[in-house]
Amino acid sequence: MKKERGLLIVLSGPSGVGKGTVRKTIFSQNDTNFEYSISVTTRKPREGEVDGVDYFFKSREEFEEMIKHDKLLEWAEYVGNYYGTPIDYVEKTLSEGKDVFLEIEVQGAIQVRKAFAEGLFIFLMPPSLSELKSRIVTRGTETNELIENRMKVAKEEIELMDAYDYVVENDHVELACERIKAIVQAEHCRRERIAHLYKKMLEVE
Ligand SMILES: Nc1nc2c(ncn2[C@@H]2O[C@H](COP(=O)(O)OP(=O)(O)O)[C@@H](O)[C@H]2O)c(=O)[nH]1
Ligand SMILES: Nc1ncnc2c1ncn2[C@@H]1O[C@H](COP(=O)(O)OP(=O)(O)O)[C@@H](O)[C@H]1O
Repeated sequence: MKKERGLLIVLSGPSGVGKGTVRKTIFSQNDTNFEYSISVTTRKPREGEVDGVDYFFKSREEFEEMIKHDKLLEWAEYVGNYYGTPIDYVEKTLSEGKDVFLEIEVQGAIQVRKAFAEGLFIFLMPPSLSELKSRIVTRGTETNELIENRMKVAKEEIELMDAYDYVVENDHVELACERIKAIVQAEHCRRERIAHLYKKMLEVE
């Protein structure tokens, strides 16, 4: 029998909202079957990051070759570095009936929406703009000038949240993770119900 395709779950949102933190927490909880799609990037590895675990670290030339040969489902240039999602892994894993989890910035999510309209798109929302700013400041990865720029971009990105299926507030990490897991579960039930009704309808004909 043909296996049902898995669900493509896309978590996105403005820089500093907590996408990476929420994603890492979900995967550390070990109570989902999501497969994390490891991205390709041209950014240098940070201390403790491992090639093939955190990212596939590539040169700009290698990344541009991947773009040229249609190896990426989406890609974006973010703060001077390329980031992208390898398409083969996503396709293969979905066709094995497994759910694939992407954690990507907003431009990439827009591209995935075009290619995978059937995906589940979740926008992670900060409790407020002042809290977003304080998270970016606390993270300590940006200069003052970049923080103001980030905030401007964040406001524009937040306006795009209507294009997502769900908006999840990241007030507390654990709560945000629970909300995301509940949304995925509900989406599976919805799809199973539709498939069941469809099958039943064909049997009656
Ligand atoms: N479009 C796109 N964005 C990605 C991808 N992988 C990671 N990102 C995003 O790139 C941004 C920078 O990631 P990173 O350099 O790890 O720094 P972070 O800001 O500490 O998470 C984050 O918003 C990630 O969600 C990808 O494959 N495609
Ligand atoms: N719910 C939360 N409450 C308070 N701080 C948070 C929360 N979620 C994330 N953070 C903090 O906010 C900062 C940005 O989080 P990060 O995961 O790097 O964001 P993103 O991946 O969206 O750029 C980090 O210092 C992180 O510890």
